[in-house]
Amino acid sequence: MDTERLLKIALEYFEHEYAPYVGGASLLAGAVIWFCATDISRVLKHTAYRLCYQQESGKAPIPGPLEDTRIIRFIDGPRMVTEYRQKYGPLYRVFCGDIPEIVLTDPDDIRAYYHGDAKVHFKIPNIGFGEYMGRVLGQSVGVKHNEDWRRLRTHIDPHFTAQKASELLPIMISDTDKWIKSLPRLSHVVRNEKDNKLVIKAEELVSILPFKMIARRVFGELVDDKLIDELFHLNLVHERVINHTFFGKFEQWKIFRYLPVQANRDVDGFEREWATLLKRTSLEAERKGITTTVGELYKNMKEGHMTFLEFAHSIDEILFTNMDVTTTSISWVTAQVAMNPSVMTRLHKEIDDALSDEHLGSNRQDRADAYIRKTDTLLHYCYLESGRLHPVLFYSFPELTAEPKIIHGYYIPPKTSVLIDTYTLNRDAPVWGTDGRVFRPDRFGELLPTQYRYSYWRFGLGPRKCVGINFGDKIIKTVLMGIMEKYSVEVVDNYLGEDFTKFVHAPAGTMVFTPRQSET
Ligand code: HEM
Repeated sequence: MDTERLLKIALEYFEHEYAPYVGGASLLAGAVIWFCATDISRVLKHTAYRLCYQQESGKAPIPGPLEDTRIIRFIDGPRMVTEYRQKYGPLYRVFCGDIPEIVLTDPDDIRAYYHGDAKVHFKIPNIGFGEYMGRVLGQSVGVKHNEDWRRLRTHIDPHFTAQKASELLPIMISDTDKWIKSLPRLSHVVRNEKDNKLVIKAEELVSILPFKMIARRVFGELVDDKLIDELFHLNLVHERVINHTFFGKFEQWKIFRYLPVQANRDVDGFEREWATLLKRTSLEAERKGITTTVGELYKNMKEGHMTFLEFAHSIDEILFTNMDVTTTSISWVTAQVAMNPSVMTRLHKEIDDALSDEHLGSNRQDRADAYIRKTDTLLHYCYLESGRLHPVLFYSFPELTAEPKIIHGYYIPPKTSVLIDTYTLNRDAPVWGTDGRVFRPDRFGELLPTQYRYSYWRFGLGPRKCVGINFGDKIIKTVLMGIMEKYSVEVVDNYLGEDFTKFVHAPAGTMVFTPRQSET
């Protein structure tokens, strides 16, 4: 009998005897590998955790759910935070993948958490979101800590000061005016021919406008329609990349990068094009003798103050990643003012008065400029109140304690990952009173910032705050003023839901813009 025939018989025998078990065996092996990779590690960490994190008195472990909150913290936030808070109390433990994290909801606990060591809190590599996040933003300023973080902020901060934001304000106002004029013609806006009413989905209200404003800061005089188109095209790829980063199940593992899948093609393609664009614009700025943020940071990079990846990831974070944050903030505040007609009526009047107030300036542009800068206006309070009720994340991104702490009676060892449940804090902290869940902007006229320092999370708490803090408020107030100057807004059926398709949640509903009397 030749070998070939022997092999055939052997295979037939194997197939006959064992085939029924092969599928089952592979399934079993798969399940074991999966279990080993995820659940066993989680159970072990949970056990270790229970042994280490004892309550000072009574030795009870910090309670918390076993489910993985890595993805649900973005898509199921309101259910998650409400249920956990009710079940486990004001301080509890969750998992991000297999990383245990402590969640704080109480202002006193948050004060204790920042006390003493806030300046040296650490960040977990890739803020706990694994390898894919590392490839996209792993070297950005927001993911660094201690000396590296301070070094990057030293170079980046001077480009985003209050002074720089004020300098850009006139352009923000004229960009907004142009956008308002173009609204009836935009592809996502439906215009009713008869009465000029515009129908717009809340989640789609603005897209390119804030993007353009930040691009102006980053690329300065290099900004033209061509560059904006190019950046906007890149942003479409970036949106997919960010979705994989936060919502991808397998993208967190190292091995994923070797798979021939779209998520990898997206991140590699983005990285290549982004690097090319950054180099090209930096060199163009240098050649033309134009001072731009991108050109200056590129110089810092060449002088050895940062690596190319730190430079590229940080500008990505500033321009692309924070775009959704800013656009959803604009959608929320517009929708919330629309849901509260009495607030809108007062806001209309305040805007009309300000724009005709000669004390604020000799022309509309100067008056608008002065009005937007004021922080004791209903406009400002609406911006604060909307951010209070809808902070961009349900859980803040984690920071690790540097020193051992006792918080809420629990011993928290150094390097514990800690989150803030922003949703609960911003609504239920005692300082907000019994109407903490209601949109009432005037509360900010009654309270001093020191009174809500640890009860309001918007641009981050502690020393580590958003780089764009001076820009975010001006962009939001400028666009809200622009809309309310020209339109009255309603939300169809008074229905305002939440759209969880992005890592920051946007309002879901349909808004109707009616031109105000003077505009008809
Ligand atoms: C309304 C708009 C915005 C909101 C609500 C917002 C909110 C935040 C929050 C909560 C953080 C995290 C702070 C932390 O780690 O605890 C952050 C970080 C950051 N934001 Fe913003 N942001 C906004 C707009 C912007 C804009 C327009 C820019 C660009 C100039 C920007 C750039 C950054 C950067 C670079 C970081 C990382 C800072 C660091 O960790 O050192 N943000 N932002």
